[in-house]
Amino acid sequence: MEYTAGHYDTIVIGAGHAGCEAALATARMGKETLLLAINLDSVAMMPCNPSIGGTGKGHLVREIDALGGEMGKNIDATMIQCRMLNTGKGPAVHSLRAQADKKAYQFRMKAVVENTEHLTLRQQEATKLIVEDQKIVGVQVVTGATYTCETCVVCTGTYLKGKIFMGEVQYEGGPNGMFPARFLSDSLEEAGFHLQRFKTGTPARVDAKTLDYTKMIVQKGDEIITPFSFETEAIAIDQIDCYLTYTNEATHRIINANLDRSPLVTGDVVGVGPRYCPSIETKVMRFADKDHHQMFMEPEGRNTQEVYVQGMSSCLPEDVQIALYRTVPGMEHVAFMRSAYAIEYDCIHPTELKATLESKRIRGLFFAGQINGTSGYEEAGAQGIVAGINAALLLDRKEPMILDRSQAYIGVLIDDIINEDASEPYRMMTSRAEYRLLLRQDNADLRLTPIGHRVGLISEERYQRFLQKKTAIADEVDRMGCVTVPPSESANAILSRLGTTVLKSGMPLGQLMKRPEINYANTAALDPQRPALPNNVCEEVEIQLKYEGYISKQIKQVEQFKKLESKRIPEGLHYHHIEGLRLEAAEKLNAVQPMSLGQASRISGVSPADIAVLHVYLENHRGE
Ligand SMILES: Cc1cc2nc3c(=O)[nH]c(=O)nc-3n(C[C@H](O)[C@H](O)[C@H](O)COP(=O)(O)OP(=O)(O)OC[C@H]3O[C@@H](n4cnc5c(N)ncnc54)[C@H](O)[C@@H]3O)c2cc1C
Repeated sequence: MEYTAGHYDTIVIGAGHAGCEAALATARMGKETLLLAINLDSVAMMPCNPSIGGTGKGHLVREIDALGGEMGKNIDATMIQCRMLNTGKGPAVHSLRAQADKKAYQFRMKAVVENTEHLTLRQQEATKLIVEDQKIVGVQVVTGATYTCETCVVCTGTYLKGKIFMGEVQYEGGPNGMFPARFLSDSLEEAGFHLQRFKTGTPARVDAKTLDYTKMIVQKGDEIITPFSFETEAIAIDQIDCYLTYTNEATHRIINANLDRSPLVTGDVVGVGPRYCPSIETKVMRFADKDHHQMFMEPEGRNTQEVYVQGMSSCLPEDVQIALYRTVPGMEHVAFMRSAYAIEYDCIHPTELKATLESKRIRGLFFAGQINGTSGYEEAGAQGIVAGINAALLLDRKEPMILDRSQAYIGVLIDDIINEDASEPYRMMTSRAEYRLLLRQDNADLRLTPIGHRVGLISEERYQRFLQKKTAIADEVDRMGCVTVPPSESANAILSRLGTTVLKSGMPLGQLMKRPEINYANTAALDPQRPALPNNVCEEVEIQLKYEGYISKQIKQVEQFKKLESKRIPEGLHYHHIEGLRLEAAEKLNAVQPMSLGQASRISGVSPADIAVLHVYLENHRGE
C-alpha cells in the first residue's frame, strides 16, 4: 500500500562511507535528515579491505576530518594497527594507513549516526526517486511508503543491480552477502541518467588458526601512532601484527591452468574493474614475467579469526581459489571462511554532476561515493561530506562549497571525476594532485578547517584551538628566521657532530634548516630560547622551513591556476555557436558546462587551442 511516511529536508539513500558522512553533515548543519540503508548491518560496512587510509587515501581522511567529518575519528577509535607509509620519501607523500577492527568501526559509526540530533536512521530499500519539474521532491521505498524531501543524496555504493561472480557461479547479490538494490537503477534511468557497469573484487577471508605465521614476515605497526583526526590527542593500543608472504610459480601455474573458468576471461563480467587493485589472475596475466606477488595477512578485528588476504582478490571458481591459496608459504592448510568474489554494479557518469555533486539537471539531487564511479571508502567519505554540506547550503540558499585542485585532494578528486568520463573505477593517488607539496596530510587543517567552521561543522571551541595552533606555527617560523647561529666554536662543534659544514659567518636558524642533515629536533642545542611546543606544531614548522623554496614555487603556480579558474563561464553557453571551436570540443563543453576556463581546460578532448578560442570569445562577450 502506498502512503506518505514523513517529510525531511534531506534524504540520504545508502549508509555506507559516503552516506554516513553526507547524513552527518546535513544533520549537524541542522537539517532534518533521513538516512536509508537496505540493511542496517551495512552501516559503514567495509566489504573489502579492513583498512582506512594508504597512499593518497590517508590525505582524504585527514581532509574529511579537517572539514568536520567523522571518518578520521572513527578509525582512530577502532584501529588495531597503524603505519605512516612512505616515510622514506618527502612529506608530500607521507600517508597514514590503519587496520580497522571492522565490526568495531561499523558499530561506532552506527552509534554516532544514531545519536546525532536531526538524524533518523531507517532500514528501507529506496526504489524510486520522485522528481517534479526537474526537482527532487521525494523517495519511495519498497514497502510502498513515500518520504517527501527538499534534497536527496544518493550513496548506493556497489548495490545497484549487483551481480556476484565466482567462476561459473553467478547470482544477483550485494556485497558481503547483502541483497542488491533491484529497482533504483530503473528509476535513475527514467530520470534521464545514463548508467554504466563497473566491477570490483575482493579476496577470501581465511581462518587465522589455519595459517602458519612462522613462514611469513611480520609487519608491525608504528611505535608511536599518528592519529588521523586533528582532534585525537594520542592513541595507545596493543597493536595486532600483520604478515607478509608471496605467491610463487605453483600459484601462477594453477591460475594459468584455470583461466578459462574465470568470468573475466570468458567475458561474463562486462563491468570494468579498477586498474590499480587488480585481481590475482589479472596480475598474473598482465605481469607474466613476474614470478611472485606480495600478499598481506590482515586480521579483520580483535575478536575474530577472520583474516583478509590482501593482494589475492579473485573471481576464479572456489575450488581453484582454495588450491591456489594453498600453494603459498604459511597457507598450506588454509581454511576459507568467506570466498573471494567479484561484484558488478550500476553507476552513473559523474560528468552529469556539478562540482557541488548536485545533478546538473535535477535540482536538489546529489550523488556521492561508488555510485559516481569511484572506488574506496575514503573517496566515498570525501564525496559524502561535500554532497552533504552542499545539500545543506542549498537549503539555506547559501553559496556552495567547492574545493579546487589547489585546496584539497577532495578538490582534485571531484574535479577529475566531473570533467573526465572515467572508463574504470577511480582511485585517488598522490600523483593525481599537481600541487601535492601544498596538499600534505599534515596541513589539512590549515587548508580546510576555516571552511569547515564557516559552514558550521567545526565547533567554535575546536576552531579556537586551531587558531592557536596556526598562530604558534607562524610565530615559530618567524622566530626561527630571526635566531642567528653564530660561527662560534661551540655552535660549530654541534654542527660537525651533525655531519654538516661548519659556519664561517652567522646564519639564521631558518636558513640552516634547509640542510638535509639538519632538522628541528637536532638544532635544539643551538637554540637556547626555543619555546616548548606540541609535536604537531614542530612538525609543521620543520616542513615549512625545510621546503620553503619548493612551497613558494608551488604557490606561484597556484596563482597562475587561480587566474584561469577566476575566468568564469556564463551558465548555459551554447558552445556550438562559438566560431573556431572544434566539434568534439563543443560537444564535450556542452555536456560538461564548465564553470570556469580552468575547468574547461581539464576536460578530456578539449585542446589548448580550443581554450584559446574560448578565451577570446569570453573576452569579446564580456558583460553580455
Ligand atoms: C567486493 C568489494 C571489494 C572492494 N574492495 C575495496 C577495497 O579493498 N578497499 C576500498 O577502499 N574499497 C573497496 N571496495 C569499495 C568500497 O566498498 C566502496 O568504495 C565503498 O564502500 C563505497 O562507499 P559507498 O558509501 O559509496 O557505498 P557502500 O559502502 O557500498 O554503501 C552503500 C549503502 O547504500 C545502501 N543502499 C544501496 N542501495 C540502496 C537502496 N536502493 N535503498 C537504500 N539503501 C541502499 C546500502 O545498504 C549501503 O548502506 C570494494 C567493494 C566491494 C563490494
